[in-house]
Amino acid sequence: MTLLRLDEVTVRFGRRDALDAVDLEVAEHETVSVLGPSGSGKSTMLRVVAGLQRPDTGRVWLAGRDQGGVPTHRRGVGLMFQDHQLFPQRDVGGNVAFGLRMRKMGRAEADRRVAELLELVGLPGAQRRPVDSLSGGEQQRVALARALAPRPKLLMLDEPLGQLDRGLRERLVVELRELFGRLGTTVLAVTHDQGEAFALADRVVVMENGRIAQTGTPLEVWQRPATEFVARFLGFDNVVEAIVHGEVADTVWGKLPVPPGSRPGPGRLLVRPAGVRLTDPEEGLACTVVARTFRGDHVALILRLPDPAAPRLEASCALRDAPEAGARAGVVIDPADVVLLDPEP
Ligand SMILES: Nc1ncnc2c1ncn2[C@@H]1O[C@H](COP(=O)(O)OP(=O)(O)OP(=O)(O)O)[C@@H](O)[C@H]1O
Repeated sequence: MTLLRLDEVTVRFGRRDALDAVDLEVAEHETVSVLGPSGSGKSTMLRVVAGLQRPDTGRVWLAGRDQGGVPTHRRGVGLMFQDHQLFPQRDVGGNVAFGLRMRKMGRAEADRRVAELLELVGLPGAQRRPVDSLSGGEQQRVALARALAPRPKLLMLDEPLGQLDRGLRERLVVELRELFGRLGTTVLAVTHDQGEAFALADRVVVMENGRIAQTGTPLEVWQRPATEFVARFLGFDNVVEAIVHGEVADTVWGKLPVPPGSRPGPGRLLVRPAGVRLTDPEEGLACTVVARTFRGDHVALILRLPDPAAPRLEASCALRDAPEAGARAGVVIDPADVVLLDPEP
């Protein structure tokens, strides 16, 4: 069942469309991550759904009801923002109970709910701790418990882990995903960090200038970025001009295979770095390694081709196989990692 629906939602600031006729559906129990560069309209989307921003045109539906004119506190949405804005003068319990008091829940029931939520976010018994005695990660959990306490239909997170260091973020993302799965929460999360978005979501939405550039499962978007914008946003820079005929494309990197049924004629191709395989210098496309960057579980190589007009190629290589900078190598491209990109709208 669809819980949230945006129908051609447009928000204009002056002459700029922060959101431009956006359509989106989020199913019950689904976690959707909205991803995109700064200024692409992510926060505006959340604000419109929360009722903090009126759309100029279009409609927002929650659980089948048009939200036009419905104020924020009656929408049944939970919000957790980047600067998690805990009340410093209240203790942890007071913070988590905040939304419950607003809803006039009785003290005993509220206490029970607070205890249950603190348990859930991994801070059992922390009710009386002052919030300024908590670490960043603990404060984040309190903010999450506070947002979840009124059992919102939809939980919205805006850069929920933005301030935290990488290791903690990676751990919390796993915990959040597990928690949302267990609670069956429907989540719309905004982040500019693709790792976080992909790890958290059942589905990702990539925004570009107030429009949805692509939506799909993390795997679909990662394996098949729809456009050059999405590909580059995900950090894929092996993009090249191509002329497609049948199942091959002519490029300055040689003839590359494209999937059957590909649009013939001029276009642009992405070659995912994982599909750039190194072989003997005598085989495949001759190239020289110009740079080599250690990336933890692999090495990123930048390869130069003899043709000075040809864009450099990035290859992703296992640590033990990575040649030194200056080495000569041959390159073979795996058809499974070649993507014919849609023209930019
Ligand atoms: N209140 C406002 N008044 C004028 N312009 C605004 C306002 N809020 C947002 N904008 C503009 O709308 C566009 C989209 O902003 P938005 O905050 O939604 O982007 P974002 O993708 O969330 O960016 P970030 O990742 O930097 O938070 C931007 O160009 C922004 O400058």
